[in-house]
Amino acid sequence: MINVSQVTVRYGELTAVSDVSFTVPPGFVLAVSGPSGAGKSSLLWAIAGAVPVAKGQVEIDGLVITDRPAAAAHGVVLIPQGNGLARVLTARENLSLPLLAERKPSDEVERTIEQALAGVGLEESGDHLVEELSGGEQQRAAVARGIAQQGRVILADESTSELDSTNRERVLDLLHEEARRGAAVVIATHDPNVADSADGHAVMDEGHLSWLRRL
Ligand SMILES: Nc1ncnc2c1ncn2[C@@H]1O[C@H](COP(=O)(O)OP(=O)(O)OP(=O)(O)O)[C@@H](O)[C@H]1O
Repeated sequence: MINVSQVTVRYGELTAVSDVSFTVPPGFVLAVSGPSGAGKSSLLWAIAGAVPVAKGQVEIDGLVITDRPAAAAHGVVLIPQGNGLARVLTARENLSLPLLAERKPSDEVERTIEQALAGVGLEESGDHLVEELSGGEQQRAAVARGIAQQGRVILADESTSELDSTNRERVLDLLHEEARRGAAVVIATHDPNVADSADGHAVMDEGHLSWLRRL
């Protein structure tokens, strides 16, 4: 369960997220749309513990999120805009890093990675360096890395923006599958089809959140 309570995020004088509150229970997908610069990424980063909140708090299953390492250890997975992959590592190596950090057995890690790569249609590309992959393939690799972590919270920031319609549907299905597994999922998106598929749809504008369709 994500519990965002009166959260404000500031960068110096700029208020990127202003007094935002909502909950996302396990099993639900919330889409957050809104114009460029409205504060969607900042909201996701705050939930992920990647930026400090100036006011309010984020709780995940009762744990108050204070920083990124604690959030990650608590199963908060961020699939960042711009993918966040290490370009000089292979796709498979990128997927393995967070899993090895969890000290999972290597055969289980391998199985999980192969499943995640296959899920996004990159089963043939696991040994390619990220910098050799196309933009859309990199985006799918980033989604595979997020899915492989089996988080209790999945935060997907524009994770379908560079995909053709087939791959967009595939990634969207995977994110919904994560919710069916029991994760609470938030997707920041400019794509109306992605927003329509979600259980709830909120819009951000100049840091303020309002509902088009409540969860
Ligand atoms: N690290 C930062 N330092 C200063 N200002 C920032 C920083 N990150 C974001 N901002 C500013 O905060 C505001 C919200 O940005 P944010 O990236 O959260 O918006 P967004 O809705 O995700 O936009 P987009 O749809 O373009 O990704 C913008 O005015 C942006 O310029």
